[in-house]
Amino acid sequence: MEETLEELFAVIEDRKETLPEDSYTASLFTHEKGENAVLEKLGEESTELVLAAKDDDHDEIAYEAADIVYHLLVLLSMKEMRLEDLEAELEARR
Ligand SMILES: N=c1c2ncn([C@@H]3O[C@H](COP(=O)(O)OP(=O)(O)OP(=O)(O)O)[C@@H](O)[C@H]3O)c2ncn1[C@@H]1O[C@H](COP(=O)(O)O)[C@@H](O)[C@H]1O
Repeated sequence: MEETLEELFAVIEDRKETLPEDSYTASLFTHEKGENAVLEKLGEESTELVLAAKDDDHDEIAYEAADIVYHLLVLLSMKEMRLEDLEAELEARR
């Protein structure tokens, strides 16, 4: 899991740097309202996750959770934060 998150974050950082035209991630970094789009997505997906949990739909829970994790990592990158910042906070709570 840790490796998957690190690899995904590295891809996001690469898209931010190289801005390929066909990249959804890059579009979030280049679009004027990219940050708002990410925040809206996080809000929508949180609601969808709640509904999936209420339905006890495990496939849908995993799908929405993955959407949230992806957009959360994009947000961290937008704010010039590192995966280690999240890790440090989680570690501090142990
Ligand atoms: N993990 C993701 C990922 N999760 C979601 N999305 C995109 O986020 C957008 C919004 O997701 P939604 O599920 O909300 O899409 P939707 O069709 O609106 O669905 P609903 O609103 O109905 O739930 C879609 O365009 C998805 O393709 C993602 N886009 C990219 N990634 C990762 O980022 C990498 C780089 O992607 P590119 O930047 O596109 O090259 C990929 O290889 C993936 O590993």
